[in-house]
Amino acid sequence: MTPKADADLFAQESAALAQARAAHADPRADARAALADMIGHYERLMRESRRLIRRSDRAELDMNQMNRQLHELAQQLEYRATHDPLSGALNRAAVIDQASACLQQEDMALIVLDIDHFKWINDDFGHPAGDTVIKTVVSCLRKLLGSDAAVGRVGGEEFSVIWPTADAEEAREVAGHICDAIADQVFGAPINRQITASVGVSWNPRGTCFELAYSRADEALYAAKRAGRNCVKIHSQLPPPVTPPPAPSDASTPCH
Ligand SMILES: Nc1nc2c(ncn2[C@@H]2O[C@H](COP(=O)(O)OP(=O)(O)OP(=O)(O)O)[C@@H](O)[C@H]2O)c(=O)[nH]1
Repeated sequence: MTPKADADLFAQESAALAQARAAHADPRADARAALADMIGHYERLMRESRRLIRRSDRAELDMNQMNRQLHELAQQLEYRATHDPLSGALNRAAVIDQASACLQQEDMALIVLDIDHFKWINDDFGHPAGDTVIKTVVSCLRKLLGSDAAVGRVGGEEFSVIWPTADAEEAREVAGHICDAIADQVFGAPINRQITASVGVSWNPRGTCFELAYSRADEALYAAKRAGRNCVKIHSQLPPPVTPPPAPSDASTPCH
């Protein structure tokens, strides 16, 4: 508000105040008339103030509601950007982000699993049944590992679990439980057969880059497929490749 607008807004009140001051200063003045004028203006100011307060309360309520909606929208956008819409698991990008962040802080096992012969499930029972299997596998992992476990869907029927641990043996045990839990899971009609998954594990010291951790787990996963599926393979226990690729000098060397 400009000073001129400010002066205009209170022009009548300022005049009434000047009149009241003059009456107060002069013992012979008609103080009642000045007081009556003052009362009128004072009441008008109170009415106006109440109206403004009500309006500002309404504006504050509207603003709070809009803030809440914005916050919910931001959360929805964040969820959509980081989760797989079918299963609710973390999506590939979020798995990479979370695993990379974890590997900077601590030792971590990366467990990757792939449903065996998933194509047959689609072929025999239909694509919607295949979708149900994907969702059920994620719920099964959550039930087994806890709702806070970082479970991701990194491909069609491939999943990953980020498992921070300094104990490689613990990672092997968790992978074994995952393999057993999926083999024991009942998927319900129309899927009238056992479904299994192959599991690969890499255990990685702090500082390992995600790409290396993932390629090790993936190698172990394909070793599990080659070994007949429905089993767990640990990268560190795989036989060395016939022609070893140029290995990084240090397991924790970051990738460039
Ligand atoms: N229902 C469904 N099927 C999917 C989805 N994403 C990928 N698939 C299917 O998953 C199947 C994967 O088949 P393959 O890569 O041959 O693997 P597989 O049959 O599981 O065989 P192995 O991995 O060797 O045991 C393909 O038929 C894809 O169409 C999805 O979101 N929903």
